[in-house]
Amino acid sequence: MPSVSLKTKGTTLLLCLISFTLGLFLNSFPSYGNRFFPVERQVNVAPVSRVVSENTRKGHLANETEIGAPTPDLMIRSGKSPVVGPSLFEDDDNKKDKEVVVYADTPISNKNDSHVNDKVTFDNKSAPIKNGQTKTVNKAQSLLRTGGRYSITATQLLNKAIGFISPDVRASFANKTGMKYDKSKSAIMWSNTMNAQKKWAVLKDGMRQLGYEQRLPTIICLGLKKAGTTAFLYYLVKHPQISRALLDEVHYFSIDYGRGIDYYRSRMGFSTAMMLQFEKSPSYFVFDDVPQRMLKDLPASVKFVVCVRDPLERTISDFRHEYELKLNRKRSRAAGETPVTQAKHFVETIIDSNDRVDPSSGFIIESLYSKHFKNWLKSFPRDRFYILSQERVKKDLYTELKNVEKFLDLEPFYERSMFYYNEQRHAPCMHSGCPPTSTPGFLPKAALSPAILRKLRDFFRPYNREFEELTQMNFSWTNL
Ligand SMILES: Nc1ncnc2c1ncn2[C@@H]1O[C@H](COP(=O)(O)OS(=O)(=O)O)[C@@H](OP(=O)(O)O)[C@H]1O
Repeated sequence: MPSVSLKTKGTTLLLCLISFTLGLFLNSFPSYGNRFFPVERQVNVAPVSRVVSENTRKGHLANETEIGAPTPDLMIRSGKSPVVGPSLFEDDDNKKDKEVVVYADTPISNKNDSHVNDKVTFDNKSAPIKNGQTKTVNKAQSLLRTGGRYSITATQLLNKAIGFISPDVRASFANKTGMKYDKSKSAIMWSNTMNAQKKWAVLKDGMRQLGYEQRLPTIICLGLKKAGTTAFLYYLVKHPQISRALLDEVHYFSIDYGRGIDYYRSRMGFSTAMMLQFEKSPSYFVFDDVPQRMLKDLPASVKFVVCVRDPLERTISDFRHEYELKLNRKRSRAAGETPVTQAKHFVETIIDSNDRVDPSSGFIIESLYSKHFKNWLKSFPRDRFYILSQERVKKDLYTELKNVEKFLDLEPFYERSMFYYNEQRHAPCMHSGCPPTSTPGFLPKAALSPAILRKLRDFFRPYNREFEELTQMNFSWTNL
C-alpha cells in the first residue's frame, strides 16, 4: 500500500511539474495575435436591452456607406426577429430571458491580418442570456479579435488612422521612417511582407517621433441622438486643431466600457499636445453611469458639447430613424407607409393604455433633457458643457462655431464666408461640402394630430423649463 501511495504522489508531482513548465512556456507568448497558441479573448454578449441598441446600430453602421463605415463582422439577432433586430419598440422589461443568436453574416478571412486568418462561420449558435448579465460565446472569439461593438480588423482601423492624417504629416512620417511614399496619391507604400500589427507598430512609432500620439479625448459630444450630432462632427473636425476618433461613434463609456481604456484609446486618431482629441457618441448623455466613468478615466480638463433640439422634433426623428432600422433600411419595405400610418405607429408606441404619454417609452425618456443633465451636473460643473441648440445652428452656424472655438480655447479658424444655407437640405453647409445624412429618410414624417401634439407639448414643458433653469439658457421650444 505505501509504495502505491508513493507512486501516486510521484506521478502527481511529475504532472504538476510538467503543467507548470508548460504554463510558463505558453504564457511567454503574447496573448494577442499568436497563431500557434491563440489565447482566446472572451466575447461578452451584451445584456439583451443593450443588444437591441447594438443590433440596430450594427444595421445602421452597415448601411452608412456615405460616411465610410465598414461592414460589421458580427451581427447579433434576437430570436427569430428580422436581421436588424427587434428594435427599440419593445419595452426593455419584456426582453428578460430572451434567446439571442450570435452569428456572422460572412466568414471572416483577411489574409493580411494574421490574427483574423482563421475562417469562421458562426451559424445558429445560440446563447441564452438574461437581462443584465453577460455570457461568453466561445466561437465568436476569433471574429472579434480587434474587439468592440464596431468590430473592425486591424487593417481597416489602420486605413482609417492613415486617412485622417493630413498629407503633409503623412509625407513627414514616410520621410522619418524611410517608408516609400507616393506623392501623387499622398500614400504610404507599405511593404507586402508587413502584416497589420507590424504596420501599426511602425505607424505608432513614426508618429510618436513626430509628436503625434493616440490620446484620450478632452472634448466629447455626448448627444443627443437626432439633434444634429453628425453635422456637428462634420463642422468641428474641419478645425485644424481637432483630431477626430477613428470611428464616427465609439459608445465606449455607455456600451463598450468592459473593453477597457486601451481599447478606447486605440479608437482615437493621432494628435499632438497642441491639438484636442474629439469623439462623439450620442448614447452618452442618457446612460446614467457615463458621467462617473468619465470623471474617473478622462483627463481632468475634459469638456463636453451637448447638441439639443426641440424634444418633440427629436422624438419624432428618433422614431423615424428606428422605424427605418426596423425595416432594415430597405425602401421597398416601406410600401404603404404614409404620414398617417406613421402617426398611427408613433401613437401606439408612445401613448399608453390610459391615453397618456408613456413616461417609460425610450423615445420619451431620451427627450427629457433636464433629467439627464441633472445627473451630469452631479459629476461636472455647468461650465464644462456647451449646449448647442439645433435651432441656433440652423439660424447662424458661424456664430455657434465661433462660440465653440472660444469655449474650447481653439485658435480662430472659422470664417463666415465658409458657410451657406442649403435650401434643399434645409440646413447649413460649408462651401467645401455638406454634412452626411444620418438616416436614409425614405419614411414619411408622422402627421400627428393637434391633440397628440398638445399632449406631447404639455408633457415636455416642465422638463424643458427645468432644462432652461439648469443651463441658464433660453430655447425657442421651451414653452410651446
Ligand atoms: N447641418 C445640420 N445642422 C443641424 N441638423 C442637421 C443638419 N443636417 C441635418 N440635420 C438634422 O439632424 C438630424 C440627425 O441628427 P443626428 O446626426 O444627431 O442623428 S444620429 O443620432 O447621429 O442618428 C436629422 O433630423 P431629421 O431630418 O428631423 O431626422 C437631420 O435632418
